[in-house]
Amino acid sequence: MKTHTLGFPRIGAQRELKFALERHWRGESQPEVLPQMAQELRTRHWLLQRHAGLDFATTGDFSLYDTMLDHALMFGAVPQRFGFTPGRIGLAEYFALARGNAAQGAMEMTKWFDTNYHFLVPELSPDQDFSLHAQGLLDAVREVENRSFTPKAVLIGPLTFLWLSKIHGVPEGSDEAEAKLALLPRLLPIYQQLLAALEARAVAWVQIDEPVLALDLPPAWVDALPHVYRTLAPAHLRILLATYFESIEAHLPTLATLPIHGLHLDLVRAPHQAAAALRLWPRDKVLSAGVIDGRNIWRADLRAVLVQLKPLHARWGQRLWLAPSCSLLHCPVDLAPETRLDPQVRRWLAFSVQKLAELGTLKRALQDGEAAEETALAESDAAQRSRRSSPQVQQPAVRARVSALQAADAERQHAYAERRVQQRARLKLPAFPTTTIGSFPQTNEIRVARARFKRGELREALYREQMQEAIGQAVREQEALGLDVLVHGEAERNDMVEYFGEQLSGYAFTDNGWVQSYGSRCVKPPVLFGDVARPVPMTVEWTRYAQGLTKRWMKGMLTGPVTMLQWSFVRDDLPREQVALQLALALRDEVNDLEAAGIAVIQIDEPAFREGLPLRRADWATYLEWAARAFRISASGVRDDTQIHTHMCYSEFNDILPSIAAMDADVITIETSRSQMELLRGFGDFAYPNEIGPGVYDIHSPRVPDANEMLALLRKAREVIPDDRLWVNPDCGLKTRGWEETRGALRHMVEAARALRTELT
Ligand SMILES: Nc1nc2c(c(=O)[nH]1)N[C@@H](CNc1ccc(C(=O)N[C@@H](CCC(=O)N[C@@H](CCC(=O)N[C@@H](CCC(=O)O)C(=O)O)C(=O)O)C(=O)O)cc1)CN2
Ligand code: MET
Ligand SMILES: [Zn+2]
Repeated sequence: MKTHTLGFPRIGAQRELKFALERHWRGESQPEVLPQMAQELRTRHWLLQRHAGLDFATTGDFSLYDTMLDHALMFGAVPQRFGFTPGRIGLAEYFALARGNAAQGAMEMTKWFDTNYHFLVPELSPDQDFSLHAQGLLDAVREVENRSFTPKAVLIGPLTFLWLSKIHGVPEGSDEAEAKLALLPRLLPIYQQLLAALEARAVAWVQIDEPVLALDLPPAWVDALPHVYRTLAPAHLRILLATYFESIEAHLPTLATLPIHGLHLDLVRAPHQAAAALRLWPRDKVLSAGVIDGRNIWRADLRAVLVQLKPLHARWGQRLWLAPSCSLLHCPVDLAPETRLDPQVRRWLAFSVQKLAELGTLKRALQDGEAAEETALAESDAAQRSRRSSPQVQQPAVRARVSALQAADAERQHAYAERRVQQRARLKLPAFPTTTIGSFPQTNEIRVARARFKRGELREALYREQMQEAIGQAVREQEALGLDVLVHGEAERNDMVEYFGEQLSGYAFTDNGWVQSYGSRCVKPPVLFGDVARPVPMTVEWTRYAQGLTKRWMKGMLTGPVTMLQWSFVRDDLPREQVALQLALALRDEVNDLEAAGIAVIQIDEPAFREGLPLRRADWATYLEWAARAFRISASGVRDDTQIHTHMCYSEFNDILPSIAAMDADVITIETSRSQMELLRGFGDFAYPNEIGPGVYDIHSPRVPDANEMLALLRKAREVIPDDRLWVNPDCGLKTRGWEETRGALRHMVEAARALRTELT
């Protein structure tokens, strides 16, 4: 029996990679420092795997920015617009692709399945040439072998690589997916060469990831599956096909006939696959059972996992492998330094390092009998018991409140058409009102103040004064710019989700539980472990203070229930819908308190609404129904004349438009500028019934667009959105920008709105 991991987080327990990258980008380190740090991290992570008794050192899961980008480069698929030569990509070219340079915007980024990790989207063309440039991977294999570890190389599979790529220059009217699949005959020989090269290095096992098998693939892609793996079948090297995030049961009969030597299944997300595997997966091949949750931070219930594993062990014996459900990329590195966590909660958790140890316990218990691992199993039992019986986890009052929810709680008092009359009478906004999405630049001063306050080096009164100063500055800037609906700027927030998590009961937070979001950027998802309640108001004081500084309307700013859920590590002992309802009620109290404090406009952000969508279409309707309801519950406690906004970014909205409409926000602001308002397509023709603020400029770039550019976008928006329902705003919050570019861009935005007003008759 073997244990292994599909991948290990690469950012480093102390975010060493992040800091090394950012120093490199600022030109503050010698060129050799970053590669040295990378090598050190790889070695450290292999050592962790060895110390945990794993049988392989997973190789090829590390990246300086993103592994999809690395694969594109390994296959010679360098986006042509950069003018780089395949195979001649140094660090400068590599980061130009990932982050853009003076001449070219960065490669597009998008979410990896339903995770908060973003990958870079390969840009292919219908006549794409591929060529192999695998030195990086082969060097990593050598690094592993030099340390006498056994490498298991990991690759993104050809179907997944092509499916997640974009293809440019496909003739109008022809199918993009088809055009991508048509590249397979060009790509497969490259994979063959790569496998041959690994074989020549005496690599015994290659893990090929095909998570697309968890999606609803078009028939042509499903049909391609046997062909791909029959073509690849290497002579000596063994292939472990890795699937995760959902069931791939439907493909099992096909997979069983292919010349692959092992199959990895995600038995956390889709445990019922085990029964199908017992029927359909040959016993003379390897079954890798993904039984430790790679997407969450809970300590496993080892006794229950053993029950799950026994029939698999009986069938596959030594050919049963144990692994996390998916790569540990989505988990923080190590729980050990989290000494400030409530000791009880801490005992319920396992980060990547602890998850590797769990694999060892499971293996020994299966091989040598449970008695041999009694101490570890008893510890696991005790942790489960303590979690089940903790009064922090079960709050009867919260449960009762959710059970008592009525249909009316998810409905505003009147329909939008009526609310709108009252809101207009109260708010008296001009046509095409201008606003921003919430955050203003997080200056170094603000970050340092927050960090010092957190470390106890800055007294609360002084901290509050500094934040009030930041709010004051934001208000003065906005008044000078002539914006119509103001925001306080979110200076007091580290991250929108972490900030609210810290103030809700049922949540715990870590000091170092960082997870890579993209490149050097990380998030620290708070841990939602128990029933959620709001002990005291969270934003009212800051918002009231901000409103007191201006005669214009100050927009209250909250994170919605679905995004709170999606961007937290969520308990696995209660259905997500129930957790969302608890969050919704906590937020509803906050919304009501803001209204009572005189706040007339309240935004409830839901940027992760689309990301929460299940991978399989059959599961969409259920999710969308409860997600929209949770949002409405948070928003519906207010009077008709209080205006509710919501905001979404990074999303393809058009396929879920009816559900977005069902959220019934009075105003939605969305990210549209990079697609040149293309995303507005579906919102037109009254398909979206309420008010809309399509983003008129890209906030991810320091570039300041001129007023005419924004005016042109607004005119495009007017073609689909009636004049009396159109708002003017940027794509998203401005926290990652500097003040100078922010000022410049917003000045042009206000100019554009004013110009548009003169076009009204
Ligand atoms: N949760 C979440 N998910 C999301 C997004 C989001 O905003 N939130 N947006 C998208 C992803 N985009 C992102 C954009 C920016 C960052 C980002 O800037 N992250 C920061 C960390 C953010 C943070 O919480 N920072 C804290 C802590 C900063 C910090 O590490 N401070 C140092 C000390 C600093 C000092 O002493 O000066 C420390 O504690 O060690 C703060 O600002 O308060 C980073 O990686 O650098 C992350 C994701 C999708 N998913
Ligand atoms: N209110 C938030 C902000 O402006 C919304 C961000 S959506 C990722 O930063
Ligand atoms: Zn946003």
